Amino acid sequence: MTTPLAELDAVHVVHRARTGGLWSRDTVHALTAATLTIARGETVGVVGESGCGKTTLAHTLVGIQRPSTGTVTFRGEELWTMSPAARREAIGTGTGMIFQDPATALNRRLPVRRILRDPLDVHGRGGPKQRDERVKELMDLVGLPPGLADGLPGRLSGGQRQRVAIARALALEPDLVVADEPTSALDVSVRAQILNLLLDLKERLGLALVFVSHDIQTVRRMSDRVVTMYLGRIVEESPARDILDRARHPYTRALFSATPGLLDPIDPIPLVGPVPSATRPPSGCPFRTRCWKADDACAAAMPDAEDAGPAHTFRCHHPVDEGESTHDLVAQAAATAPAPTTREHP
Ligand SMILES: Nc1ncnc2c1ncn2[C@@H]1O[C@H](COP(=O)(O)OP(=O)(O)OP(=O)(O)O)[C@@H](O)[C@H]1O
Repeated sequence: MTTPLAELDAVHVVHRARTGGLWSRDTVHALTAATLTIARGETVGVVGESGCGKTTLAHTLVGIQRPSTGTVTFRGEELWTMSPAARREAIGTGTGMIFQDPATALNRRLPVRRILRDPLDVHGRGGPKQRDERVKELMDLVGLPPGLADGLPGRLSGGQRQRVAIARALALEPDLVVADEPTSALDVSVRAQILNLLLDLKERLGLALVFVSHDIQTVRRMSDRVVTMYLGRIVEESPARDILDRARHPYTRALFSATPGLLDPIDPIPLVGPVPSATRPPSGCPFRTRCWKADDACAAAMPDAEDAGPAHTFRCHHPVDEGESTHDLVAQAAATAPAPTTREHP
């Protein structure tokens, strides 16, 4: 078996957060028992409701977030047992991060040329001439005209700024790029261009891409594999092509049923009540408080991961049957949902 490019093994991330009074602190379970591998060259989409831990997962993969427990491995080496200098080198040269808002992610006082040279300077890549050449190459790679090299980010359009951010992420030829909501701060008119650019670069450079987004249609279109998260847990991993009608976790099916334009269900699968707080996740399966299939077994223990075919695993005591239609699930959930006034959609 080939070594995965990146790997999380039983990773927990908890934060201590202020919850009310000056001295009152609570534990936030941002990521719980996350186990995931990323292969070279694949695109993995991460979906789930706001606050479910998508960004924490992404940041943990690229070493921005240190796990509270569990291991993070990159190119076969464990990140958090390396020396800080070795880790900086591994992360700095092996991974690239693209953030949501290029307006805040780029240093506004530096011209594009300096922004793109910075990683080359920090990691001592080539001599001055080679670094200048690389800056030109990078601008060309992301479709920025050379004339913008001396421009400040504030003078660029949102789309051009995100191209600069992408070029910076690629400066040291990483193997893994993580894009966290890379288009949500951009005008709708340029979103498709940036997504197509990312896909094109991924193909040309053989990158692995982890793509975090609320835009489920886009995740499905861009990804080879989709990871569904709920309240800090990975509840399903599925090939993107199967996600609509062959996902086995009730939450994945509910999430996708609530996305306009993907399926044509009568209605989204109705879920009861709000997402519980990450400071007090329910016992057992975290989705059980909203799931129409939940019973005592779901409260007793988090299910183990079960295989459902190639690249497909889920964690559920009462999975959706293979081939069960979303229409059937809508009817099932509607029949068991107790109080119509409190129904919410994911
Ligand atoms: N530094 C922090 N201190 C305290 N709590 C945090 C911190 N960072 C994240 N959290 C909490 O951890 C949980 C997961 O957050 P995260 O940002 O990873 O979720 P997300 O799925 O990316 O959310 P969104 O889609 O809204 O960006 C949330 O409950 C969030 O409030």
